[in-house]
Amino acid sequence: MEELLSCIKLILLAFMALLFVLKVVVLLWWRPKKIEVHFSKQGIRGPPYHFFIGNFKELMGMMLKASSQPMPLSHNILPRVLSFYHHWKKIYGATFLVWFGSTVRLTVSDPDLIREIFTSKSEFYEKNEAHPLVKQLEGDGLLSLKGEKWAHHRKIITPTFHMENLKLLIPVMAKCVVDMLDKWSAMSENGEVEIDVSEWFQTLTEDVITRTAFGSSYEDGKAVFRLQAQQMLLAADVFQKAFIPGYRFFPTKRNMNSWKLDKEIKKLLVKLINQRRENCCLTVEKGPKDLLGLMIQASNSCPSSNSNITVYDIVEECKSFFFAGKQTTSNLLTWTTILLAMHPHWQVQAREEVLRVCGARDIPTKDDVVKLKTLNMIVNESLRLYPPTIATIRRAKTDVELGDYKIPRGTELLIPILAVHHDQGLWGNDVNEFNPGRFSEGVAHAANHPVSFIPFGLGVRTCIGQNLAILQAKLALSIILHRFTFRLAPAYQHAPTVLMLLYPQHGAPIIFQTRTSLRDQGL
Ligand code: HEM
Repeated sequence: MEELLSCIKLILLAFMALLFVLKVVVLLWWRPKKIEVHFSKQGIRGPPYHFFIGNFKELMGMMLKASSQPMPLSHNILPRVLSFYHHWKKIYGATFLVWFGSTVRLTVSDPDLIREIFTSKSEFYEKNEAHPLVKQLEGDGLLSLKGEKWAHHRKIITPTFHMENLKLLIPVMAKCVVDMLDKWSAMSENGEVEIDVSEWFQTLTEDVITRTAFGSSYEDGKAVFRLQAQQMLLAADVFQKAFIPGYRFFPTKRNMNSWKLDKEIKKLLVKLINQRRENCCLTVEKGPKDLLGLMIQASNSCPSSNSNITVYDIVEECKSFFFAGKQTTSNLLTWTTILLAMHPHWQVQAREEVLRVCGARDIPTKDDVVKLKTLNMIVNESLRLYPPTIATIRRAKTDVELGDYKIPRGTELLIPILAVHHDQGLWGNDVNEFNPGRFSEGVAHAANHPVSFIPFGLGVRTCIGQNLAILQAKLALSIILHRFTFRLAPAYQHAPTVLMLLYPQHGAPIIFQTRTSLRDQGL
């Protein structure tokens, strides 16, 4: 009897093992091959799928090779930054299949198809599941939420980003910029100083995001974001290494540190929320609306409803804001400063405009900022050539038709924002030149197609923070232009590269000369 039982057990085990192997073969071999056939019948091809790793090896090889090579002072950055796209587009055309492991992605850079995905047929697509490490960082907030919960959060948070509310932040934003520039002036010798702007701008944008998110609880908010910055460093470290599924659950030193940080962040935020709840019962809050205040208000106003906002929701939204708002804006500031240093002619024009609009004021008012049209064009051209977010992804929720293509449910669509912005067919022969003048008639008329400029995405899930980013960039740049002239430092190496966002691989050393010192020298 016992022998019979152990024999049955063995057969069961063998059967389960067989099932497992079958499942693996179906998922990692049969299904990808079926998808390849489905698309090739529609004329869409791509580099062949390899078991389990997909095109990961070739893709990483190309990216690493490109980022290890120097490049000239040119804005033709697509071959370096999105080398795999540039390479395979030449072989397979702009719409091709690429395999990230066993996940298939279809590249879509045709503006008509992009419009379908984000606006006219957006109900058929959803955000894809981010890489687990990215997910850990971006939190369970607006960036990744879906459906009703996303709509509810977006509605609550939106008033923070209304222009009228943001304008109330101008005095504190300007103070942060002035404090930073005072430090630069103090560091200067004979009115000249070399600054790696990429580092300084990060501190600046962190300050502004902290105020937008936490308002009156600024000091405590700062501590929360410090911890989140440490978490980002840990995740960025792993991001550069090979991805092992489930690795984040292993009790490695890195993971344990990350869990500890997570705990501390939650503890701090819960304390902050409780303090704020007590305060708002005692006093009427003044000043601009902030993320924390609005979310606490929403959680107080409907405590029994299903759409109630919990402490967990607030914690996750704070993460989302920090992740989405800080480095994107500092990268925009960094690239725009580099561009103005590379193109002194535009720097002069921008400064003349600032002096004309602001007169004797060295800090623009909210009305001045609106009038800075040349600076606006410069910021747009910077976002076109060096978009901080170089790509975004959507997943088909059902089988869907995209143009003439039949897209099966679950297919991911990769929209290479950088490639759209560098498409000669859309932007003309001077596509790789810095020419802010192309935006003189507004964004809609800058290219051959209105959906050619998408640095903040498109449709309902467009960036909620774009007004803040542009306002902050224009304010900081106008104060810098008022005080300094600047040029690239000899140490500057032009090396745009991507690690989640587009950033200068070897930093951004710039030499700033105070305008007062130039006047003293009679220049
Ligand atoms: C130059 C600066 C910025 C750039 C280039 C940028 C870019 C983007 C892009 C491309 C998207 C859409 C992603 C997609 O459709 O998959 C997005 C969404 C988002 N951004 Fe920004 N962003 C910037 C600044 C900010 C700031 C300052 C904040 C907040 C303080 C912010 C918060 C968000 C959030 C929360 C979302 C998700 C919105 C939603 O899905 O409802 N961003 N951003």
